[in-house]
Amino acid sequence: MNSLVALLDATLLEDHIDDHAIKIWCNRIRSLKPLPAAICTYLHNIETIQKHLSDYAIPIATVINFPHGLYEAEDIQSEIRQALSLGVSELDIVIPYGKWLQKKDPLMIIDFILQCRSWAGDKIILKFILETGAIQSMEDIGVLTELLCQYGVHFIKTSTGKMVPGATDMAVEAIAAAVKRYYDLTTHKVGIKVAGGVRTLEQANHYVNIIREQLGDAWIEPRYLRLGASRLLDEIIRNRCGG
Ligand SMILES: O=C[C@H](O)COP(=O)(O)O
Repeated sequence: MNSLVALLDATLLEDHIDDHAIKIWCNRIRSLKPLPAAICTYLHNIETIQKHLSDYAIPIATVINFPHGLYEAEDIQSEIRQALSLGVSELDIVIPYGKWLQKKDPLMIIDFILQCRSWAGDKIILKFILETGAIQSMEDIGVLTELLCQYGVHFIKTSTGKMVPGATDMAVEAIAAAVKRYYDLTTHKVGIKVAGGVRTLEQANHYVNIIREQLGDAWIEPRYLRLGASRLLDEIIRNRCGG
């Protein structure tokens, strides 16, 4: 189970949560050994979390263009600028998947990636969220994954967790297959973040096994595999306490 915690992007994306609840959540994070790979939360929670976890060197990720991928460029640029000013280490950016589904224009996605990379700079980890529950077709997921790989993203992330379905076997297999094709062509490894509806250790291990089968043990580490989950933490703590 410790290996799962090391892959965890512990997620706090509840829409209404007060500082006291955030403090309690942070205490639960502090109890984990090892610590999770990162914390993923909204911009407006970051300073509170930094206050309660100031003595812990846990990378903080925030969500951008979230959850619907509909923001205008200036709003996305403003969110990224704010994240950088807060010292965020990772950005989970929703691609404009609705716009892509209308015309399936690769140039629009390429332009979006390059714009986000220019605003974020090269010191921050970029994860791009496909929202596979909306994209649905295995072929389209593969096309988008290969585009993102070609334009220098660090992780491909399945879902926002705000749509049903979130992560699915089909989506994870399609992403992993495209990442493998890119690796075979370039020897460059791109990370995968499985998120959305991952509630149990069994589900988490199942997705890790899919990645391991498709890409090998070299991917089973936080630099190349993350599990984004908001309620897996409960299961981890319950199992650790023998609950
Ligand atoms: O990683 C981000 C997702 O929101 C996590 O989804 P979840 O809340 O279904 O665990």
